[in-house]
Amino acid sequence: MNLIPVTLITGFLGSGKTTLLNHLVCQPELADSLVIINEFGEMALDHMLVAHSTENLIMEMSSGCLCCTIRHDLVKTLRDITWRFARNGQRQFQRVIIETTGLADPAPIIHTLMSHPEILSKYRLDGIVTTIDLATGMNTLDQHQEAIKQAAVADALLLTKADLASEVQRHALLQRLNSINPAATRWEVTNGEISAQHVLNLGLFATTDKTPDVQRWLNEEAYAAGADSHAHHHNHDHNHDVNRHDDRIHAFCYSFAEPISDEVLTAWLETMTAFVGSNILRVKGILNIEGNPRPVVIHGVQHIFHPPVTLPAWPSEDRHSRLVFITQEVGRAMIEKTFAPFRQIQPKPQETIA
Ligand SMILES: Nc1nc2c(ncn2[C@@H]2O[C@H](COP(=O)(O)OP(=O)(O)OP(=O)(O)O)[C@@H](O)[C@H]2O)c(=O)[nH]1
Repeated sequence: MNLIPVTLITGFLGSGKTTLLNHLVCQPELADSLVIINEFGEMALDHMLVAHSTENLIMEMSSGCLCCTIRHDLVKTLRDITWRFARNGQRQFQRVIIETTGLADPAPIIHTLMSHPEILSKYRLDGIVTTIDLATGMNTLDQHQEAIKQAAVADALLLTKADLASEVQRHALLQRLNSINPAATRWEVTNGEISAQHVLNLGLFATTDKTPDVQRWLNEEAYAAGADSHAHHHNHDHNHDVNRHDDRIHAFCYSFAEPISDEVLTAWLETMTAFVGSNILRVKGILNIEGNPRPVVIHGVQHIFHPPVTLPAWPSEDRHSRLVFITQEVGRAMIEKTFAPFRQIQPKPQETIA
């Protein structure tokens, strides 16, 4: 069954989401998208500012913020649009774009998209796109934890308003994003101008007829070899302000050689999520499961994991299990600790940490 791809566009207040959306929906690749705009407050205006080529494919949800009060509305909306936006029994759209409010914490929204049975039966999360204002982004990250989360969960980071930023501001923000989310692809965007193809098909199962591009999806090379980017940030950024909120953000790759059994995987994930689940912003991984010649991929946000999926083949000769983590306050050592009791019952406890 063809699941409808959903793209989540997030980014702090005024960072350029609506400007971006306006450019995106004019492009042929997105002409058949249904756009859901979540606005907050009395004056819901954004939906009037988006000039979609097919005007009736825009809807607003403005009775609250998607990440708090109206998560159930999101489920209901996604359930209902397939018949509300249908003509002669034919669905009028092929994909969905959701623009969140600037203050939204993206984690609960991603949760809902990844875990609600009614959503999973019809939709797949195709990617998370986050806009960050190059001129004011640094200050925003200092002040707002939501902005850090928005940057941390992104598959693609769109750096907006380059025309308003100095080279110093630009450089500092890029450095900072290295520590928050080293693996996301980055594009500089002025006045929302970006090709739709850069923000589409960002997920693992972008096209069902092709072998999934695990290398691109995991992008483990971006997580500095052997380092937790949190520590990296501390060691090398001498102008670093210790009070910044993202001192608590860690991005690292955890890797081990020995195959693990299905049971151990389940038990470990349960333990890990019970202890540190709410601090895991995002985890993705490819795993070597005992007795299975093919790799299994998992990904999750906080304590919700997608059901593991077996891929047709390993992407390379490397048979290590590799997991990339973006967490809040949880470093590699803590993740290792949650795994330690299970490793003792593994046949060959020899570890290599990437
Ligand atoms: N100079 C400049 N202005 C931009 C750029 N991108 C967006 N803007 C302006 O920034 C302002 C905010 O942009 P929006 O697209 O409304 O931002 P938003 O993220 O949707 O804002 P909220 O809905 O408040 O969260 C608008 O006045 C845009 O015209 C850019 O690249 N350069």
